[in-house]
Amino acid sequence: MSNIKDPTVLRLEDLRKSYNVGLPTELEVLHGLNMTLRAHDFCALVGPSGSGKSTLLNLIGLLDQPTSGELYLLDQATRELDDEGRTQIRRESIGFVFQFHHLIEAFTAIENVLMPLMVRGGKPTEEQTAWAMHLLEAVGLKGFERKKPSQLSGGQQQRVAIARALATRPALLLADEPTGNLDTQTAAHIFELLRHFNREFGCAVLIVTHDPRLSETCDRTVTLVDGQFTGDVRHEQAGK
Ligand SMILES: Nc1ncnc2c1ncn2[C@@H]1O[C@H](COP(=O)(O)OP(=O)(O)OP(=O)(O)O)[C@@H](O)[C@H]1O
Repeated sequence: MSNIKDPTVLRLEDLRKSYNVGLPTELEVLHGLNMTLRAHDFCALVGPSGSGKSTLLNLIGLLDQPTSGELYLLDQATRELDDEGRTQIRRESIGFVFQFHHLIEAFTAIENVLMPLMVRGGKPTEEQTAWAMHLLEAVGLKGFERKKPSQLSGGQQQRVAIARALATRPALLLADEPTGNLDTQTAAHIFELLRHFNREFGCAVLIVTHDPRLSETCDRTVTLVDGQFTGDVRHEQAGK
């Protein structure tokens, strides 16, 4: 059930995914998942290699479709939506951060951040530019707005990617190994930033990570093994 202060952002209901791999029967890799994520959740998704984490993230990000079950984003059922409907929800409500940030090299940092706001073309408005500047400042990159990605360190590039993911003020931020190629200190800093936005904007965060130290800094850890949830633990954080 949703409540006003901490609304439900995501709900999975008996979600299943099968792949056709040329066998007589399809290969089911997600076996009827149920889960709720609320606006203030800062949640790690962990599990062994091949357990289905990326498959699940792709379904939640509306990049792929479940075989059965239902996936609600902000109380909207998504399974019956057509491509256009899914794309619209994805653009308006979901931000993505990946291990490899896919910044556009021809664009400056601020142009990369503005990109999700510009998908329908046109010049950015003053308000959009001010918001992009604010986000870059919030991730500690004031003064770097005009730099190209290749002029930035790996950690700085990932911070641009986080600012870009937040540009549309998404209700849900999905991060797939966002710190996988960063050193421990930079990784911890990126996690702090994600948490900051989770608290400041009530943007639900779901992070796939293999790093147990990082998952323990999340408020909640959900474990996926062989396509089934085997754990859902809340951690008490010092200073919360
Ligand atoms: N397109 C596909 N076609 C067939 N099988 C697939 C496809 N994508 C994934 N799988 C299978 O689904 C299972 C789950 O894969 P998935 O990539 O979701 O796991 P993961 O937990 O993200 O792994 P890792 O931590 O190694 O990234 C694996 O057995 C994989 O081989």
